[in-house]
Amino acid sequence: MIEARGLARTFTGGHAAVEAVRGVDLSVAPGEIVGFLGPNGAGKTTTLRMLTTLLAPTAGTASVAGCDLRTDPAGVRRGIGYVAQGGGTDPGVPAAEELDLQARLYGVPDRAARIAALCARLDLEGLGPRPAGALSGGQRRRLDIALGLVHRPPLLFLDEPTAGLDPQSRGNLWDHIRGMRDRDGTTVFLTTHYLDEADALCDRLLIIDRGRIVAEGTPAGLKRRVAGDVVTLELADAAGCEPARKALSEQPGVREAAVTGTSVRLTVEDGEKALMPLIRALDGAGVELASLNLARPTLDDVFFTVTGRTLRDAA
Ligand SMILES: Nc1ncnc2c1ncn2[C@@H]1O[C@H](COP(=O)(O)OP(=O)(O)OP(=O)(O)O)[C@@H](O)[C@H]1O
Repeated sequence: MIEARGLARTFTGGHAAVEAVRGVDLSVAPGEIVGFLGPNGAGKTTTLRMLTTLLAPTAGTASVAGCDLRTDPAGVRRGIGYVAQGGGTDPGVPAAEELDLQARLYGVPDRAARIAALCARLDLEGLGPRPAGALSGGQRRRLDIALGLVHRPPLLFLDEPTAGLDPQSRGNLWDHIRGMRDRDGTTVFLTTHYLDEADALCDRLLIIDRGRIVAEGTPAGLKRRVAGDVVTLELADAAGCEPARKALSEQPGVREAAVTGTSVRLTVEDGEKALMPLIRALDGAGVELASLNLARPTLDDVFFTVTGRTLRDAA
């Protein structure tokens, strides 16, 4: 659905050129919900604006919804829906009018039926007469999404879809986004800087930092592959730390072992599988264990592993 190679954009015009996106390769398959995750200023919106034909790349090529970005931008626009950060509705215009105008713009043949179906899907029924400015934050986002979907695009781009929404409205919007994929097979490419959103909603993630993709995979796969599980063993006596570190670091699946105070912190491939052999190894080395903790990594740990910063520090 999306194939991009070496996509780049440098902004000139200020006193210094800004390399906002520095050669991004990405592939998105039909029916996927792909999250583009990164701190503020990482290059998410710039990439999205290039993929949606709103901004010309300074380098690279891309095929989006089956059309070439450079040679057939009109074809790309027909095949995609785009919901900008904060949406694009006029606060004074009734929701029904916005939807009707959008449907006319795209020449949708069965306008009334299409709008009714979308309103039913996105829980907007009965809200048509209300101006967008009189809708709740969640309702306005759902209206933005309905506007993006009026012409039945197979691919929908969402820029920070849940920014500024309360937790309940965010969860509700996630359900709607999943529903569009599950019922209609809509492919969704969204940007976010929320770790929980990336984790809960997306099938696959691309993590971008300073204009470059630094990691990609499923949320679970990334956490396992990039960060590993963390096992912390608290020892009864600091004297046991060094023999423990040596014995434990020789165990299969142990990637790193570090000592702080009376504890040994291990990064392991599969924490649950590793626990029993680790305890046996400690026993074998004659070291007494006081307590033990297994922690699954977060996407923030993944970001830290690949960039040396946390997402929050980087934002
Ligand atoms: N029109 C522009 N002119 C100059 N620099 C720009 C322009 N648009 C974006 N930039 C810069 O390019 C970089 C990437 O910006 P971009 O908006 O793509 O980041 P982002 O990851 O979407 O951030 P956010 O999460 O804050 O929306 C930033 O340093 C930004 O200041």
